Order: sequence, then structure tokens, then C-alpha cells
Amino acid sequence: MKDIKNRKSDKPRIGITIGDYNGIGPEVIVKVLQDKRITNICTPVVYGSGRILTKYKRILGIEEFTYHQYNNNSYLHDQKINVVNCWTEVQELEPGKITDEAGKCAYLSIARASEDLNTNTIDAVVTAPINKANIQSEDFKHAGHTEYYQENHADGGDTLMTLCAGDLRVGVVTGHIPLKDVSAAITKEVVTSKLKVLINSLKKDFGITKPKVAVMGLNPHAGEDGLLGDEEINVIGPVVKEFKKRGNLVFGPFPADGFFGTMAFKNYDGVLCMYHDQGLIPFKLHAFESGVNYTAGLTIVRTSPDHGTAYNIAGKGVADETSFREALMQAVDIVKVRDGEITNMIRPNAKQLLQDRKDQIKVQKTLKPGEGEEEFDLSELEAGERKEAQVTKQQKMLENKAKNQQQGGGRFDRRPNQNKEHWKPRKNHQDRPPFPNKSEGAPTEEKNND
Ligand SMILES: NC(=O)C1=CN([C@@H]2O[C@H](COP(=O)(O)OP(=O)(O)OC[C@H]3O[C@@H](n4cnc5c(N)ncnc54)[C@H](O)[C@@H]3O)[C@@H](O)[C@H]2O)C=CC1
Ligand SMILES: NCC(=O)COP(=O)(O)O
Repeated sequence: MKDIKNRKSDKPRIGITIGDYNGIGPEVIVKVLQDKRITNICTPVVYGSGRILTKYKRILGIEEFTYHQYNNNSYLHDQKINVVNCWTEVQELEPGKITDEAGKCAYLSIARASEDLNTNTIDAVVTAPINKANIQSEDFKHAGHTEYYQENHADGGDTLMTLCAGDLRVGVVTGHIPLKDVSAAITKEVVTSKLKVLINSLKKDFGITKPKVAVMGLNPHAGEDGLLGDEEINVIGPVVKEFKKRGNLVFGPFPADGFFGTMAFKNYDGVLCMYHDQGLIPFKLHAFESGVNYTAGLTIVRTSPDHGTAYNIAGKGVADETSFREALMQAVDIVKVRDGEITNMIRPNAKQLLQDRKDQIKVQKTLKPGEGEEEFDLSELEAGERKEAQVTKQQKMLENKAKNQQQGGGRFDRRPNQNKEHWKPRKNHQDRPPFPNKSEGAPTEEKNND
């Protein structure tokens, strides 16, 4: 971890940018941070506004969530949730509306977190979703976060938008550009550079010593031997060959439809797609609920949930926070893998564990003092019962799958990953509880100044 002045713990400090406050960003932030155990795994530092978070607390009817607000961050508290106020004006919340003010504030939040990344005040950043249009200004002229971080935190190197869920990691050679420009952007230099970023990140950030990577073609049927396009023959194929020659486990180019349709990605540590929707559509079909967007290649660690502002549901309290929680967990994991503190990342579904904990608390309330105490030993839940939680999770998934098939499906019900083999831990994965022992401390005190 970075050498942070005044750090009073060995937990990573994770910055969280608030995104567009009229989208679902603040809601998923509050929903995730309200779990007190979060401060056992990291020190969250939200860049935004305490007032906005308090308003969302009220909308959501959440009482428990407490945090410390600062106008500057010289006294970040390593046992509490910190909120750094990035603007002083009182902003009107208009959930679901695209406003210039929300765009400006989204930028202020990102800029402040960037300063803190540069001064080593935080170890990583998790970005809540922005609206790519209203954030545009003299200060922010980027198609999205990925491009902003590439310009500001890559030390001149290349980066790769990479969507991650469990062992599935999908990078895209071309990101936020019009489809009509994709073919011209697929050059040997660009594909080579992106493939290098993917392989290096799989090693450095995910702890995979010898990563196996699949590369997709650009055209239907990977060009069908030149009949349907020649990028595979002239560009992608030769790059794959070159990497193989140098001893890398790189394969392809594969026709993307069949590759994803047959879940051939189970056999690879990473997949390189040629354009945004080629990778993101199958990825989101597979793991929209829990997917994480990771910018590989940066000098710092930046993750985000895989969804956008979701204006259509903003302020209604129905946003699913799983993806944001996973983004936070993945940022912690990557900081630790980069540090050599853990060798690889595998943990049970975080939401399941939190649900287990909530269920336990419900049971606890019905018990007499002293009764059933051992049931609330977190370390037992986290370490000893993890396998059981996995089994229960699999059973639940099977039941849900059967139910969904009968009912004709719902929003997150078509994920084919539910019983996939590759979700089983690999041998070299470090079995690590997601939440350390509660004795490390959790916030008890509220100090909201508004
Ligand atoms: N990293 C970022 O900052 C990203 C920003 N965006 C931006 O977000 C805006 C909206 O983009 P869309 O394409 O509409 O994608 P979106 O992800 O915001 O919404 C797509 C659909 O998924 C639903 N949805 C999304 N997240 C959900 C959640 N957590 N729980 C329940 N339902 C959820 C929405 O209600 C909507 O029906 C755009 O301005 C886009 O540029 C989009 C993706 C990433
Ligand atoms: N759909 C992915 C996406 O839009 C990522 O945006 P950003 O993280 O670059 O802002």
C-alpha cells in the first residue's frame, strides 16, 4: 500500500466519487456503506457532499448510516466512513433529471479524488456513474472515466476498459468511439498494445502467473477466411501469432458469437474484444448484476460498477447495489494483490454473506440475552461457513433458475453463470474471508454537520 501519512491502519483507503447525484450513484453508495463491516475491510472516502448523502439516506429510510464530513481531508479517520465535501453550494436533488449542476459536481468529485490519488492520500478509487454528456466542460473533455484516467493516471502508458465478474475478464480494444470508426482503429499497433495491457494486468492485478487469453475477430465469423472482412488476416491473426511466438498463451481470432454463445470463455483468464458492444453485451447478459468495470494499465487502481446512471429508477430506492459493492471489493483486492499481500482473489458472493448476516441479526433479536451467541461470531461465518454459504448460494441459484424458467424470466435471471465450473476456486486462489474480524472496529459515532 502507499505510504500514507497519518494512516492508522493497514486497510486500504478507497476513494469513492459520487458520480451524477441525480442518478443512482449516491443510492448504491449509501446502500453499500451502511454495512458497518465495510470499515473492517477498507477506509471509504466519499468525494461529494454530505448533504446529498443525507438526502438519499432519508429517501431510502436508512437510519444506521453514519459518516464524518470534512471540507479538507487532512484528518481522514481510518475507522469511519469519511465524506469530503467537494462543493459548498446547496444543490437541489432532482433524481432522474439531467442537470448542468450535477455534471459540474460530478467533475469536482473526480478532480478532488484525483488530487488525493496524486498525493497518496488514498490507495484506489471507485467511481459511481456519470452522465457522459452533462459532465463535459472546459475541464472535462473526455468520453468517459476511462479516457480521463488514461490521460491523468497512466503515466503516458496505454489502458484497457476491462469488465470483470469472477473469472471472466473482458477487455475492449476500442471503447467509446462510433461504430463506423472501429475498423480503422483496429491496427497491429493498437491490438498489440491492448493485448499487452491485458496480459500485464492479469499478472499484476489478478495474480495469474501465466494468463491464457482469447482474442475475438472483428467481422462476422471472424471474417470467414477473408470473405467477410480481412482484419483477421491482416491485423488480428498476425498479432496473435506474434504473441504466441514470444511464449504467451494467446489464441484466436475467434468468431465472437459462438465463443460467447458456448461459454468458451470459461477456458480463458481474459478475453480481448474488438469493440465496446462486442464485449459488453455478452458480459452484461452474463453478469450485469455483479459486474465490475476495471481500467487496466493505470498507475493507480480504478474500478466502477458496470452500470450507468439509470435515471429511470433514480430516487426510487430500487437500485441494486451489488455491482457497486463488487467494485469496492475488487479495488481492495487489486490493491492487495499489487502489494503482494494476497496472491489471487476469490471470495464468496458478498451479497450472500451480507444477507446471511442480516438474517442472523433478525434471529438474534428474537433470542434471550446470552442465547445462541456463537451464531454471531463473524469469523466463524466468514471462514468456517463459507463453503456452506457457497452451497446454499448454489442451491438458491438452482431454485431461482428453475423458478425463473417457469415464470418466463426477470431482470437478472438469464445469467448463464449460475452453475458454471469456473466459479469454483482455482487451486492457487488464496482463500480469504471478505471481512476481517469485527474487533478491528466500526464507526459508532455520527458527526454529520448538516
Ligand atoms: N461508468 C460510468 O460512469 C457509466 C456511465 N454510463 C452513463 O449512464 C447513462 C445511462 O446509461 P444507460 O445506457 O441507460 O445504462 P444504465 O446502466 O444506466 O441503465 C440500463 C438499464 O439498466 C437498469 N439498471 C442499471 N443499473 C441498475 C441497478 N444498479 N439496479 C437496477 N437496475 C439497473 C436501468 O434502470 C436501465 O433500465 C448514460 O449517460 C451513460 O453514458 C453508462 C455506463 C457506465
Ligand atoms: N459501458 C462502459 C462505460 O461506459 C464505461 O464508462 P467509463 O467507466 O469510461 O466512464
